[in-house]
Amino acid sequence: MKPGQFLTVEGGEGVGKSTNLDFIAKTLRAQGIDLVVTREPGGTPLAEALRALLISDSEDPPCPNAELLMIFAARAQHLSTVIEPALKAGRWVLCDRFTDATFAYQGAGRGIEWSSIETLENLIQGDRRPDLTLLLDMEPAIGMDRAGSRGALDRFEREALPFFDRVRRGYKTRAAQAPHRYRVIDASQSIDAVQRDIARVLAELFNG
Ligand SMILES: Nc1ncnc2c1ncn2[C@@H]1O[C@H](COP(=O)(O)OP(=O)(O)OP(=O)(O)O)[C@@H](O)[C@H]1O
Ligand SMILES: Cc1cn([C@H]2C[C@H](O)[C@@H](COP(=O)(O)O)O2)c(=O)[nH]c1=O
Repeated sequence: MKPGQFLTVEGGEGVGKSTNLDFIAKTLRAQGIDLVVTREPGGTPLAEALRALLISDSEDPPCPNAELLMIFAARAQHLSTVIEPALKAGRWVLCDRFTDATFAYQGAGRGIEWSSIETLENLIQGDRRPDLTLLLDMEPAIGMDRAGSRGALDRFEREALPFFDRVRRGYKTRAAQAPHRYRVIDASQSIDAVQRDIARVLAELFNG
């Protein structure tokens, strides 16, 4: 098995990232892989504090550029204290969202130029990019229903449907630009069918 692989799971709200992250982690660990499971924004105390500010309601919500910089501040800390040390030690990292989410949400969703996001990506990450990204893709309205049935909505989840249509298009554009790295899964299927598709992708990884 290759050492130090960096896997990310992406998609809009309520597409099943948390549900399937558990499944992926169990599948990888069953292969004897030493795995760190983490998330963005978050994954360290400082980054989790930034996450809380990002997703909660406020009288002074971050403007799009402040939001972008807070996300990259959290990412810088997460990379330097969690992700890079784990990968350098040969461990695998499975991350719930990473920079593709920034292109989708802050780029396609909020309207920030992708070239500005690329500048920050290069500054904060150097050459670090995920080795494999699973995109759970689904009509945003279904995801919003699923997210809504879970309880109170956060600051992002309360955006209107056109925002999530743009986010979905942003993700699909990213996937089309990097087909070697992305695997797109139809997240509108039953959990069993979604996990069968994910297991097929992971098998490629084990055999490849
Ligand atoms: N394939 C599926 N079919 C039906 N329901 C599902 C499916 N996958 C997940 N769910 C349910 O949808 C809800 C949202 O799933 P989950 O929390 O895993 O999504 P998420 O992508 O992590 O959401 P968010 O990004 O908003 O935190 C949960 O109640 C989960 O049980
Ligand atoms: C990494 C990242 C995340 N976001 C947004 C997207 C979500 O609404 C929240 C995180 O909550 P979830 O439990 O993972 O759904 O943060 C973003 O806008 N940009 C990003 O780069």
